[in-house]
Amino acid sequence: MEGIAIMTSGGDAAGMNPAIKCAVDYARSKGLKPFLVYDGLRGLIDGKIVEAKREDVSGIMYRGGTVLRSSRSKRFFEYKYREQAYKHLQERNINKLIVIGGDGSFRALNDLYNDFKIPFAGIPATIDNDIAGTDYCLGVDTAMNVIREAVDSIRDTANSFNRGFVIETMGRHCGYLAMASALTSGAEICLVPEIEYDLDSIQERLRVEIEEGRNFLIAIVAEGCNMGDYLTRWINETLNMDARLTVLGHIQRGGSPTVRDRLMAYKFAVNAVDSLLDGGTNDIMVYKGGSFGGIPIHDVAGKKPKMDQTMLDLCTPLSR
Ligand SMILES: Nc1ncnc2c1ncn2[C@@H]1O[C@H](COP(=O)(O)OP(=O)(O)O)[C@@H](O)[C@H]1O
Ligand SMILES: O=P(O)(O)OC[C@H]1O[C@](O)(COP(=O)(O)O)[C@@H](O)[C@@H]1O
Repeated sequence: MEGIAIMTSGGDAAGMNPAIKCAVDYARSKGLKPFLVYDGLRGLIDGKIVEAKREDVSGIMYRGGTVLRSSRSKRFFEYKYREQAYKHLQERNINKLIVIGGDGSFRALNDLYNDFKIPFAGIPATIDNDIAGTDYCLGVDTAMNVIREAVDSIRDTANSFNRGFVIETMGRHCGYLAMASALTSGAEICLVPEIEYDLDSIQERLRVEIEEGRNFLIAIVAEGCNMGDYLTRWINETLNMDARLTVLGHIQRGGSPTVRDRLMAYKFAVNAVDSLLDGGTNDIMVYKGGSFGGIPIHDVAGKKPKMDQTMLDLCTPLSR
């Protein structure tokens, strides 16, 4: 029976476990023999690859992170280690791979494909939502709900205590989480790498509001702007409002996947298995304009994701 291996790689994200479970169950229903790679690329090199048993993937649907664990691996950049990974796959008659991860992981598997012609399908999973060609990456909805809950709680204190709160979200160089959270939590300020901000005009806008009685404010900043500390001091000194900074950090990556992430995981996983069965060699699964499909890795790797223009337009006034 032909083997297919499923692995997670790069930063963990909610929705990885449902994707693993669905990929295993669906691959088996299609006559493939599913294997699990533990510890991401590191495990692929070190041969931590075992045939999937039913109990390995039962009861994992509600869990955040990845039961297969993940890693970032410098060794995988070297041919000799990719060759080692290839040998482990060959020994087990595995000639298809599904990788659940981000742009870096897709490129890594594409290197393996170029070297040894092991076809793979990529499932986008990163809370950053920064993968080109897809409107959605697994983990985003769960992260946004974690942020929503945190901002709602912080707003209680801000409101009760006449304070300004700066909340820094993750996202590496991408402002998606910050923008979507600012819009859905009614923040007064939003700073992201994609929008040029103007502190003077923010000052003027909020000065009027403060004169009219505003006694608290919420600012959401993307980590990619590196503005958390500065903006907090700025609110203290320029707006004369006591201010605090909350860096949400890794709580955004964890938590039980939301219903949306579970459903999206199922759709991505089914598409990934089907893509490989249809002869796909190095395609990335995407969700675009409401439909699922696969696109060549060359349209994804190293490409800049396109931001939703409506979201940019709605957030621009919060940066001025
Ligand atoms: N340009 C690249 N070419 C080949 N392999 C890469 C490349 N970038 C990253 N990788 C491999 O993929 C791993 C995961 O990438 P990383 O960017 O950390 O996570 P993600 O998959 O979430 O983008 C890295 O540790 C590295 O081994
Ligand atoms: O966990 P680490 O290594 O500190 O990395 C933090 C980074 O990982 C992320 O949480 C997720 O990024 P990836 O999914 O691309 O790995 C970023 O938002 C953040 O900048």
